[in-house]
Amino acid sequence: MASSHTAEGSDGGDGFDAAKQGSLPLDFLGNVPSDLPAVTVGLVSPTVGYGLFAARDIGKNEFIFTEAPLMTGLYNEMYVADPSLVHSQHQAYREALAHSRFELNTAFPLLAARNGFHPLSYNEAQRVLVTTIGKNLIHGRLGATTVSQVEYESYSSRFHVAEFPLEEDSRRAALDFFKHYAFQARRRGLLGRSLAGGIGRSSPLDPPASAVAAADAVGLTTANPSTNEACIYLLGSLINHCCTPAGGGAPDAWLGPNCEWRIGSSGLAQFVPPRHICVQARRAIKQGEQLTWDYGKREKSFVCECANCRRNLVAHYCRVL
Ligand SMILES: C[S@@+](CC[C@H](N)C(=O)[O-])C[C@H]1O[C@@H](n2cnc3c(N)ncnc32)[C@H](O)[C@@H]1O
Repeated sequence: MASSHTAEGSDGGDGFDAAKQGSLPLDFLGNVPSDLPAVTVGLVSPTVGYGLFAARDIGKNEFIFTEAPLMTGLYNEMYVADPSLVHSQHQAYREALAHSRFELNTAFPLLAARNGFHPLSYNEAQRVLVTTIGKNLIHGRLGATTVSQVEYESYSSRFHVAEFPLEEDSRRAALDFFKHYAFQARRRGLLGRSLAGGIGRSSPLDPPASAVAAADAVGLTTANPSTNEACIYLLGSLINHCCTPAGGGAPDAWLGPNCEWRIGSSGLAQFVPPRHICVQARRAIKQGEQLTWDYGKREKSFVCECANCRRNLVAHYCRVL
């Protein structure tokens, strides 16, 4: 989703002062998540993979959770065109492996397989899904996972494990992964502040120095305005897409996306500094319902299985029969 979920930088135009790191806008505070677990990880289907589900009834406009990124790389569309430029995401991935191997390999089994990691056993994965996959939550809490052993094993065994991946294959896997799972934050001074003075990483959420050096080596950081930061979230990056129904309609009644990423008064997707992402309910969500949002216009590399597409498919067959 790096080509995709583009959010404004945290200091971008909604009246929210990025300098007050850790503070939250008033409309967030009015809807701050309750202490009850808000989300749970489940498996939607073998083709869709994981998704997030409401662990309890959630009110309209409620801020469901805010989460810090697991890893931050840099992203530029040029990476896709020229494989020799692809290093930054791989560096970010390698650093994240050093501190979050179990979470990474459980949440993102395809990436793990392409890097030669065999799936965790169900018991190991269950432990991660219950205890540590929510470790970057700032607000909101994780409920018990609904992933059963049968579901987990049929999903995780789908991926071919590369026995001896070459460095090049591993880099390509990291790029593909960032493309589909990352949220891009426009740099808007964030990088400028931490990198311009050559002081390297100013916060654990910055892209690691190795990722920046890799991008710098090919001229894609400070000099290039179309290079963005790309953040991966353990939970936020597991939310699936749902199409917005044609003609819109009242969000309360529709099958369309029930969430959006937003903060502040502008209604635009925004990051809460530093690079935290915040998910808000756009209508009341019932316990057990899957959380979804609209990925927007970006190229989708999957056959959509959202509620709207499934309904249209059924309607199509009903007309044909
Ligand atoms: C950001 S990830 C979401 C988490 C993903 N389900 C997983 O388990 O890794 C995006 C990927 O999820 C799948 N996906 C998301 N929404 C989907 C939808 N409506 N229909 C089918 N697949 C979907 C696609 O494979 C897509 O590339």
